[in-house]
Amino acid sequence: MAPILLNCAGKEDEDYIKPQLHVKNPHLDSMEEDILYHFSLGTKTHNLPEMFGDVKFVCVGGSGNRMRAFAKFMHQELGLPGNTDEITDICEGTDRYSMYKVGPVLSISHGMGVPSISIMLHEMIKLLHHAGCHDVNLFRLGTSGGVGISPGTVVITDKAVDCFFRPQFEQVILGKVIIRSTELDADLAEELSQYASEMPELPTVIGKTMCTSDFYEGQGRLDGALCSFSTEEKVEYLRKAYNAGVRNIEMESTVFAAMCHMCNLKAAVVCVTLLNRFDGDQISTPHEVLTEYQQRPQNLVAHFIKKRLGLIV
Ligand SMILES: O=P(O)(O)O[C@H]1O[C@H](CO)[C@@H](O)[C@H]1O
Ligand SMILES: O=c1cc[nH]c(=O)[nH]1
Repeated sequence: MAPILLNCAGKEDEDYIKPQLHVKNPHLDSMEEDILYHFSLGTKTHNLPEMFGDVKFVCVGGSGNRMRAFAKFMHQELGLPGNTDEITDICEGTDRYSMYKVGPVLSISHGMGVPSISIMLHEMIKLLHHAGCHDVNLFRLGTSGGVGISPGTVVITDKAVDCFFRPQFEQVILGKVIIRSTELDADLAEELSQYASEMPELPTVIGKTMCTSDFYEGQGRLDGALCSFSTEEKVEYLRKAYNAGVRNIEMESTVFAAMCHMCNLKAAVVCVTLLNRFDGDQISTPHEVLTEYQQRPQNLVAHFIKKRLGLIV
């Protein structure tokens, strides 16, 4: 027998049988209007089902320019009609985030760090809910610092861990610390890894990704405005991280994994490494090389999307 799914108020609801996405907020049902303030969208001002109802893939990354480039790239990869110059920012009414839609792909920027991505995720998940989307896969396409691996390697995250290497995300709510699991979809990671093995130009590993709340001291860098530890202490911490299975460090994966997991969304984190942190802290790689590195997670996820859409076998 098919499982009976309940809506966010705990009631049985036919419409909830189809979508796997569950917002976990009983208050939403009684709101007359929902304003997605940071997207400059709303349930009364926009027809969200018409605008977004066909979305199947949501790709997010830190920078607006990267996510615009990804939207243009996907437009070409999917062979969609029209000129890529016509792809405009859906959130142009605000400069907080950028959002582009090409066919079933939504490409959104999230800024840097947990607070910035978490605001975006709240509004993006509600957007998918209001639009009645189902069977959606989410990807974070990011950059990161490598731990013991060569620059340019793509890391597919099997577990997002905090700076104590724990697979959890701590959220303070009403003065209490709430711990959420950072489980990611194992099948999605496995499928990505399978496709990566078909792309020899794409060095890829599966490993743990450590999420920190800071780029400098939080990631054990010696080159910030503040630093209270020695080179040896830095290396010891990175070695501990490596031994715990950490292969890269970035700043959003735990909350991304936790929120997607809570809302029953299948999600993956795919980040390229810009440097090997055992070799240094400064990102001195030439701009063109960095641009090519940033394209690597996009190539892998584009390949995944085309496979899923049956555009390649
Ligand atoms: O390249 P993005 O997606 O921004 O991700 C990484 O780069 C930023 C730091 O430079 C952090 O946001 C980190 O998570
Ligand atoms: O070292 C790095 C590089 C990119 N992003 C990070 O968070 N850390």
